[in-house]
Amino acid sequence: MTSIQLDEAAVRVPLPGRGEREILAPTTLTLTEWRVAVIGANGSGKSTLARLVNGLVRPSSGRVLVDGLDVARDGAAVRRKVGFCFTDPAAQLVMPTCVEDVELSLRRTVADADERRRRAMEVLSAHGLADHAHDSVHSLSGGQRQLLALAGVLATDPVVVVADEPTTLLDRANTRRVADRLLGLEQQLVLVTHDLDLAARCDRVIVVDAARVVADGRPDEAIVHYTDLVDA
Ligand SMILES: Nc1ncnc2c1ncn2[C@@H]1O[C@H](COP(=O)(O)OP(=O)(O)OP(=O)(O)O)[C@@H](O)[C@H]1O
Repeated sequence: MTSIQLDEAAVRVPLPGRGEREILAPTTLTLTEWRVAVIGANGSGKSTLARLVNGLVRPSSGRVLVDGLDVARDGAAVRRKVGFCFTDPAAQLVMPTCVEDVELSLRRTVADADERRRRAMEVLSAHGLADHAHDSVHSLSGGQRQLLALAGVLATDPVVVVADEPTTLLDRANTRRVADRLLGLEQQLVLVTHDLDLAARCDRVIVVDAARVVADGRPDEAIVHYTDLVDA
């Protein structure tokens, strides 16, 4: 597995006229597990933590390293290694048709247009979306759209996939499809989720509360910590 290292990484944002607010306290973690879940209340700092891993958010202090690459210094190289899947697939599906969207993901790695089309069709087939290749992305169901977004991310061959609440907008059946796909990936997964059943299927669970990691370890123990926190 890849090594994701946070070394006293903290994120602060300016508060107009009132100094700064810490949205992630200095955090030190080494993630080498296959599937790591990040859970916690709304606004606790989960997305901030996840976004640090691919450089969407820069640490205000401290460092974030992916396989030894510093996210602040080697951002482009890190983003080639770390794919990011958003809650709302609309944030990343920008082309008119499904096949064109996957081709867009491949534009940097596959120069030849015919080869790019062939590879994009392969990717769609692997995700059960070949029949929709020439359909508008808007004609897909929510679950299919999320799978297409994930297909686009995987087409770039990342070694880590960070998924930020990828099942939040989905019904039960689609949640299961997308979750099975994500949890079955060979890549290392960092999964931000409110779904404790999904967290329980991961190898390690990190609980974030009020901008701090407050529990970290085996899923059963960390989830109990979180539910105790909510019930307190
Ligand atoms: N760029 C920013 N500027 C100001 N505040 C921010 C910024 N990004 C995040 N925040 C604030 O930091 C806090 C943590 O945000 P974050 O998105 O990490 O929470 P979260 O745990 O992922 O929440 P949710 O479960 O609701 O998605 C929130 O209060 C949010 O409003």
